[in-house]
Amino acid sequence: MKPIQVGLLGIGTVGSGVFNVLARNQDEISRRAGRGIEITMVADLDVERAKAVVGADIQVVNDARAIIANPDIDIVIELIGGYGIARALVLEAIAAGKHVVTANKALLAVHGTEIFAAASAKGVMVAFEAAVAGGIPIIKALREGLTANRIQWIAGIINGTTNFILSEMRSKGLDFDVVLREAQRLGYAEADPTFDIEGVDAAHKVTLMSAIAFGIPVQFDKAYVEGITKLGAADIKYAEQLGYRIKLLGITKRADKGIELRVHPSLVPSKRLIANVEGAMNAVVVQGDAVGTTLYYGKGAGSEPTASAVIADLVDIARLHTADPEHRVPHLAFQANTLADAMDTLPVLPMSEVVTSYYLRLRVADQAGVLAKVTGLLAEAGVSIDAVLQREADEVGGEGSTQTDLIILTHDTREGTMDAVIAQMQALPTVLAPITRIRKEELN
Ligand SMILES: NC(=O)c1ccc[n+]([C@@H]2O[C@H](COP(=O)([O-])OP(=O)(O)OC[C@H]3O[C@@H](n4cnc5c(N)ncnc54)[C@H](O)[C@@H]3O)[C@@H](O)[C@H]2O)c1
Ligand SMILES: N[C@@H](CCO)C(=O)O
Ligand code: NA
Repeated sequence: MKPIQVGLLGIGTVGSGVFNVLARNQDEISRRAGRGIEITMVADLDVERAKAVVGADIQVVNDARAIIANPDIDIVIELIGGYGIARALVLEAIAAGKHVVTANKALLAVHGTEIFAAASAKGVMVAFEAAVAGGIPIIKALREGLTANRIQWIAGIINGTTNFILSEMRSKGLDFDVVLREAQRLGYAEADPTFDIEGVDAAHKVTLMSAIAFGIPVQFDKAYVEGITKLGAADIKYAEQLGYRIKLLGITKRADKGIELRVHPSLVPSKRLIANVEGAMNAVVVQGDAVGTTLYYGKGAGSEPTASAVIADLVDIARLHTADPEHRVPHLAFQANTLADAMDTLPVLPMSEVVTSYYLRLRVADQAGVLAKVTGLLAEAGVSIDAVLQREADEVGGEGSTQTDLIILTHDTREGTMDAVIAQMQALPTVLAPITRIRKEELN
């Protein structure tokens, strides 16, 4: 069989990894795919840099549309990023009957419904293993390996930049800004690092996992998104004293009335494997009714780890390219005559309906009766307390301090109830600063 022809749009960090790994492991990859896989055209705005990567034998152009217009190209890999030109190019490639491989989680989380529908109508594949947790084959695990299961929940460390920042802050006591700059230097951070630190990148990824796990449309706009920029060194330290680590988790869960979809810093018991995932590494825990708890760990970013996932998608497509479109692996794991028929109508729940437990930190006046007032409000609202820790005033504000920190761990509570009781506690004259609230996930 003749080699399958691939056009590569954007040869930056990930694109050059794809080119290098494909060249290095060519024979083995071809044997696995059952046919050769050849990158025959590359497009990048920086033609000279692209030529320096691919050499003289491969055609390099600066106009990505020249690749889409080439009838010999079977698969287009989109590694430009963003929602703008990438969306237009992906839709044009689909319209031209080409399969698409992309690492662009932002694009799929926001425009996935449109893109998957266009691909289904045209009978082409859109594969995106690299978009979620980079090199970890989590899309395959959810879509294929766990397909017998009713998935109950997924919780993942799916942003390397923020995990790197939290790890370095905890273990080395380094400042947020210093560690962020290092993550950018190492190539983990997005072009716009606010996407990493504000939780948006993790929300893009968990939105995609949620769609695959529960068969719902991709609905990034319904995700609750909170990043790590408001976390203080004090909370990282107190969490540790209580037997927890703080991780930025992407969580999606099947609840009674719908699906939870949320990203926020979470306290995780230190003894859990996922609490010990350090640096830029990623990990995803999936709980299925038959298999129980499974854990996937590895590099979620970087040139070759991400390329590993892109090439796995190329191999899948090379194997399935000739199959009847209806018998290919479906984009979102659920199969029906049309994409819309395959989708479940379970709603994504508003954050106020989410039930979880909480870590609260209150900076209070160090005087009699404060603790009783605070716990009284919690009791009135029906919030059950798991543990209370009161710091010595001297330890918090220095010798002779009149302020102290009160740390409260609660049992499961509805978020809407917690919002109301936090507002009441905040209004107490003895509560001296904005209350810190971090959700707590036992993950068992
Ligand atoms: N870097 C990672 O570790 C990583 C991991 C997983 C997913 N991703 C995703 O992969 C994609 C690529 O990321 P990257 O880190 O390789 O980015 P990058 O900035 O290193 O590379 C993008 C390349 O696209 C080129 N480009 C920009 N506009 C273009 C256009 N109109 N036509 C042709 N080329 C154009 C740029 O010149 C650049 O070479 C993004 O969607 C990103 O979110 C990256
Ligand atoms: N910026 C992302 C890259 C991988 O998607 C991260 O830090 O994990
Ligand atoms: Na992946």
